[in-house]
Amino acid sequence: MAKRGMLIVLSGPSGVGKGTVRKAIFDQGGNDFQYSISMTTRKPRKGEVNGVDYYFVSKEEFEHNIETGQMLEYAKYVDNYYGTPLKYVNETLDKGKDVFLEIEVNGALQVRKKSPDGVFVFLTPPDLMELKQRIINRGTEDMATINKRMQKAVEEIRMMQDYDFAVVNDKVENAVDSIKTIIKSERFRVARVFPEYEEMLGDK
Ligand SMILES: Nc1nc2c(ncn2[C@@H]2O[C@H](COP(=O)(O)OP(=O)(O)O)[C@@H](O)[C@H]2O)c(=O)[nH]1
Ligand SMILES: Nc1ncnc2c1ncn2[C@@H]1O[C@H](COP(=O)(O)OP(=O)(O)O)[C@@H](O)[C@H]1O
Repeated sequence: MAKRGMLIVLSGPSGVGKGTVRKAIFDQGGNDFQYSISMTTRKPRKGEVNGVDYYFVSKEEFEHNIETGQMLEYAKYVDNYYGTPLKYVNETLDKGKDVFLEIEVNGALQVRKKSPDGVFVFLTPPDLMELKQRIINRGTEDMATINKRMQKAVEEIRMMQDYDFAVVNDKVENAVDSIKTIIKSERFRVARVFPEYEEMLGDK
């Protein structure tokens, strides 16, 4: 049986560039990890596609998924539920493939408890003014929501120390390179991919 895959968890405040960096990593190709599409009760933004960006569901459907044990983790974030469907993650890890989650900090803590072997990366802005400017420039939220997200950002940045790695998203290419390097290195550490290591250490 293939070795179980590794979980890669990316968190960071709203507007820091998680989606942009994640898409750039996947667009470059050549990654042997898969993106886990989250479920949310948030309304789709212009251009977002159901089943690509998120599974957009009602509050009732989300709560049904929680009650029937179908979520790996979930959290409420500024008035909406967000969570990771368990089935896809388990099936992909069982095939020996790594899985990439882009989730907020409370969900990441739940995953950490269940899968301490995962690699936890926090994407941080160069500074808070730049963060606010990025959310404003994106133009997807009204000012009241932006302010709530900025408050959340302060709580989230406080939790950065619970992560294994912090990456500053100054330039997208730099953040992409750093995250890819971290994944490569962690995969090596966890899997000990040299055959002679396996022989020496046994299958533990
Ligand atoms: N716990 C958890 N958080 C998620 C999940 N999917 C997305 N999020 C987080 O929910 C927050 C809000 O996401 P979204 O409304 O798309 O805003 P954005 O991050 O500003 O693009 C972000 O911190 C996401 O990383 C998930 O499956 N579980
Ligand atoms: N390194 C960067 N420098 C400048 N702008 C960025 C950078 N990364 C992302 N952005 C922009 O900031 C906004 C928020 O990015 P997004 O990927 O939607 O963030 P998140 O998914 O973390 O909420 C978008 O308009 C995006 O184009």
